[in-house]
Amino acid sequence: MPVIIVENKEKVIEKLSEIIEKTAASSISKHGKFLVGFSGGSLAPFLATGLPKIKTDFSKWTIFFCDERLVPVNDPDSTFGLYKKTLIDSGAVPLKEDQFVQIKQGVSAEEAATAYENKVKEFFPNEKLPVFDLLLLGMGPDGHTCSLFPGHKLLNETSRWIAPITDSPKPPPSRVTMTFPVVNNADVCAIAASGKEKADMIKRVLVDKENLPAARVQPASGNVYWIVDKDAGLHLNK
Ligand SMILES: O=C1O[C@H](COP(=O)(O)O)[C@@H](O)[C@H](O)[C@H]1O
Repeated sequence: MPVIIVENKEKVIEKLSEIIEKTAASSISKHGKFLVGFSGGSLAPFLATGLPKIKTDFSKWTIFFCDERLVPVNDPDSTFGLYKKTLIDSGAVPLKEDQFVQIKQGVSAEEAATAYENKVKEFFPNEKLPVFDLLLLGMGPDGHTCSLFPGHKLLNETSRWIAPITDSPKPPPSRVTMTFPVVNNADVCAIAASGKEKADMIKRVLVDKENLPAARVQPASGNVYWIVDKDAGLHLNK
């Protein structure tokens, strides 16, 4: 599992952008499209800074959400809302709203998850599991990734691609999330983390190998890249 330690947050963004550029190019040359999953949280500003600098054919991109909070798009907690503002409305990259596979809002978490799963299935007809080209993941200070939280029963979900959650320990409580079978069927996963508040958890995941959600990101036949800055990687051997 490649762990890339760089000087600071700016270099995390550069490295992450390089991986995105390379993976997009190989996916587009392999099957003419790039099917990528975005997370929210600290990843959103990384992408707002990094994506405008990469060389790619954005018209070939379809963007999914690794997880999404069930709040209106104009709510500051909406992950799509963040990307809409920083990438689309700002004109930072030539991406259009309909290139984002959006999550239905104003319905129950169950209904939103089912509707989202059905949309994902349209891109992967007849597949037992989807194979995303790249999933861009984050890791919360408690070791969660997507909306898969430590100790939560969703960690053991094996039949659904997308699951609802109504008791997220991190607000807002209602969300939808990709499940581990989907995450671990991706071609490439990348987890970017910056800042000393992540250092202890990075150690627990990468050194102590505790069975935390972020440690379970292990694509069966793909790669997972960890990109961390010196502060987040404080306890890693250089
Ligand atoms: O709630 C969430 O948190 C994780 C981690 O966020 P971060 O700000 O600590 O990087 C994020 O990956 C996920 O998409 C989001 O819904």
